[in-house]
Amino acid sequence: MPAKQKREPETPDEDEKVLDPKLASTPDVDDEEMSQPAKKKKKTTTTSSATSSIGGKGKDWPDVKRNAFNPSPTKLPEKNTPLQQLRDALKKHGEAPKAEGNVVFWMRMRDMRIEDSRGLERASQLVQERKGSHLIVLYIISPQDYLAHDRSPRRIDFMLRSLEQIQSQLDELNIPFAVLTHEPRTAIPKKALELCKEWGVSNLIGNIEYEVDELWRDVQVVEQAKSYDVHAEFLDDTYVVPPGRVLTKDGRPYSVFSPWNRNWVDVLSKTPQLIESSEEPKANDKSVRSDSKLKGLFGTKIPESVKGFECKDRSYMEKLWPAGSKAAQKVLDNFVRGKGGLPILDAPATGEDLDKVQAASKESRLGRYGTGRNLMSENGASRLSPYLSAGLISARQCLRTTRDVTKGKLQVGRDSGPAMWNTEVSFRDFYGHVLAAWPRVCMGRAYVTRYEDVVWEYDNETLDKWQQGKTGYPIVDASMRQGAKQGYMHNRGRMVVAMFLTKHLMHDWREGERWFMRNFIDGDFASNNGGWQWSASTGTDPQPYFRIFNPISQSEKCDPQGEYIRHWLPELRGVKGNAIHHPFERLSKEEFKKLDYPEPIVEHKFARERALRRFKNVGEK
Ligand SMILES: Cc1cc2nc3c(=O)[nH]c(=O)nc-3n(C[C@H](O)[C@H](O)[C@H](O)COP(=O)(O)OP(=O)(O)OC[C@H]3O[C@@H](n4cnc5c(N)ncnc54)[C@H](O)[C@@H]3O)c2cc1C
Repeated sequence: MPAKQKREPETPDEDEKVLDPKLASTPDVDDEEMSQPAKKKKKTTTTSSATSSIGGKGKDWPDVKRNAFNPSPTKLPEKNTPLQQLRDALKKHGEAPKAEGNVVFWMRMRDMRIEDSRGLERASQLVQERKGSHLIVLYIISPQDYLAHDRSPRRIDFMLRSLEQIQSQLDELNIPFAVLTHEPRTAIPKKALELCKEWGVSNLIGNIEYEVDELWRDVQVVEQAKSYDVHAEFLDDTYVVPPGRVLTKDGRPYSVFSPWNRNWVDVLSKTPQLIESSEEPKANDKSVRSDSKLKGLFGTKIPESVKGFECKDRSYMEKLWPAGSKAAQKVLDNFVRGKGGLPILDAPATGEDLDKVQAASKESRLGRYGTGRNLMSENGASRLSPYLSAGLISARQCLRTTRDVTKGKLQVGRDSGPAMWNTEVSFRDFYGHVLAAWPRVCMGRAYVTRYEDVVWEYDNETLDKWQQGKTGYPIVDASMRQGAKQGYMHNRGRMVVAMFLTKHLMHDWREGERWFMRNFIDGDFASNNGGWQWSASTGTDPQPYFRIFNPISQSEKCDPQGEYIRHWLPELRGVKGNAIHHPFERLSKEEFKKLDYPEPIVEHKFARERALRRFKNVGEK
């Protein structure tokens, strides 16, 4: 695909949020269709996230058995979703009997905090109601799950760093923190229940994880609990409004964001307690430290790394993304009260040196969010995603904070910085709802089933160039290099590179989804999958396939001075003016040759036409 030397007219961008009315009104795919077994020719996967069964890379990563938890691997669980199965199992299990005994809170990698956790609050309350009962917090490190779900070493390292902080917080409260590594992952339900038995525990409580494998794991815990004399309980915590609560009038899940968001606001206004905080756990009686069964759980050694997930740039990550809930709170305060319009390119997320201004005022980062969030070199976005993904802070806490600085009213919409930011936070909820309602998206499948047969390119050369940030399109390359270096990418960059991979290079969106998960510190299955399927036009409420970002005009809009590009692409630092956005076209041949920078690997017009053709005539080249 040689790039043409001749200058082609650049296709103007269209507003990426404008919906194609036809697509927006497409009814959700018929339930019948969803319960059919996967078509034979699909190269798809059976558990969370894309896997090495798709083309391209991944051979360096050992494989694990991916359908380990799936009770019927040939069927998509769309009619009776895994979340519904868990809710049914919990219902059958019944209310917690009045019992004595200790209580375990099972913390997972999405709720790593002691503040404002629904499950931890409930566990602590049970202990308070009893005499001589102690609270124990359990954390199981599961390397096989990390492999199956393409967790990045940075995400695992962030988890380990956070565990250390949680341990010292719990220690102050005399709460033992049992951290252990366990394999195989399918034996985790049994292990957790055996530990309960060993520790004299009558109640096991956790917050729900909404990915398919995790839901099925918890179904097993609930089903086996009685035989260990344990009562198991799993609560909604991760999302502000629990998945399944925002439904159409006829009780169906929404697949389009705007009406979903209106209803989400409605649910919140009718049930304001959903946003309120949970109580922090109360301290255990000191006697726990001499309890023969529990004393050994204090001071568990938190491993420095997990085999296969060693983080090579740990010290840089520590600087950029300090772990722990206190750091998360600082990141949030800094966003709400910090001065906006400043460069953020290498600054730590906590940005301690930032001048403070009046919270949510026009000069603040939050107040300027409407414009600042699209300027890639600016501190316009919060950088809270690693903290929200690991649950070091709750989404409720984010919304409460903005509500409190906007006269106690939760603003949503596009009219102010806080309103826009709250709406973005609700996007996180939306993708959680999508995941729970259509678990096929968690099994490597497209939401829009008719796009499963789009013909993708499986070409390692262009995939490598995209991964390395060497496509010859500066905004794509700068974004990819930011992702590689920081384990994080600006939202605009994510959309640009995702659309470039799927539309310009016609690579399967699952390749990109996997690359992000394996490299980013904020990898979150629902948001990542939602973002990729949106960009590839295969998801709920997708970018219609005929709206293809032009990387040059995106670059001019979102990095007008080229500061972001010059920062991430040192080889282009000497390029002046607007040539920075497209040096191959805008510099003379001689000037371009002097740069150590590649020619565009694909020509925009050719790529656009190919993508339109392939999406229009699904199944044809
Ligand atoms: C292809 C693609 C992949 C993505 N992968 C991830 C991912 O793995 N993890 C992740 O947290 N986000 C992901 N996003 C969403 C979004 O890009 C990031 O949440 C955002 O860039 C994080 O920066 P921030 O915290 O400064 O965001 P802010 O703009 O400050 O937003 C605040 C919070 O709102 C939520 N949020 C904002 N935008 C979105 C969105 N579009 N979808 C869902 N939640 C949103 C996030 O929790 C974010 O931290 C992805 C988006 C795309 C297009």
